[in-house]
Amino acid sequence: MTTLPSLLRTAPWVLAPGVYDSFSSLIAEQAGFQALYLSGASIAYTRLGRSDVGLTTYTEVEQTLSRITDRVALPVIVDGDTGFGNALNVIRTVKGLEKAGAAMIQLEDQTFPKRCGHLAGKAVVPVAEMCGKLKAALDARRRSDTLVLARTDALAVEGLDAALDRAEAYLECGADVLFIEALRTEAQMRMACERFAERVPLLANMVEGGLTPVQSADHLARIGFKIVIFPGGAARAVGHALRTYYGSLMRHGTTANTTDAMLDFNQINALIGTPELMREGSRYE
Ligand SMILES: C[C@](O)(C(=O)O)[C@H](CC(=O)O)C(=O)O
Repeated sequence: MTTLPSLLRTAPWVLAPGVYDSFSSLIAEQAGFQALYLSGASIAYTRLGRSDVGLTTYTEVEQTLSRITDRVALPVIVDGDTGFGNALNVIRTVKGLEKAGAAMIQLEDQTFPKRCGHLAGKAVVPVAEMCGKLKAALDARRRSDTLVLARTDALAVEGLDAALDRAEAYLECGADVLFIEALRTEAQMRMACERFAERVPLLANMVEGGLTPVQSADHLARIGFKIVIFPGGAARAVGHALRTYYGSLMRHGTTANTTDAMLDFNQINALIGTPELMREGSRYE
């Protein structure tokens, strides 16, 4: 497996699709992606049937990650939200997520409980408090190749200049990657890249229907972003597919006319590795 630091050194950009369980991660791996983004929003949508407003717990994220890293070998960027509390919570979060196989842990400067960066009504903690949390995160890592991603949500609360200054402060604390959330225009995206791209990898967050214009990974890389995530897209695509599937089954009482849009029994077994599992079992019979 290529580690995230070596991918960041060698790849022109890293495109990481959002995943929320082992199944979505296996499908993304088989599609050819080199890294995954475990999205807090997608965990909330799919596991809780709830909004991304800080209801998901550390334990739910850690368990989801453990199941993913049990099945795929790709580096996983993990959404650690606010670290689920203060610096002490951050230490537990970073240690636990690293042990569960995180390649990079994302921490943001919202107050707890947080909310999706593209929802109104956010609040941020003071810069000094976030710096304390980032330092705690950096000290808590056991592996030298585990990265810490600092996200600021300040743009919506304090404006672009303040958000960029916060990012600067987080970089000074030692953050490995920066994420300036909910940039609203391409001009703002370019300003962020002009200030940071030569010094640190920057992450672009593509939320379909969100506040940032959605652009392709190669375009974003030309602007200066190094990592591009589409965090909630898989959950939205699955939602659309399930709505069509359930609607059709309800109407027709059969799946006969939806089979073209489904994996059949053998296809799903191939996807999840049933033949390999059976072979493994037979070694002990
Ligand atoms: C990146 C994000 O934190 C996530 O949970 O995946 C969300 C994405 C989303 O709501 O689709 C975000 O706050 O941007």
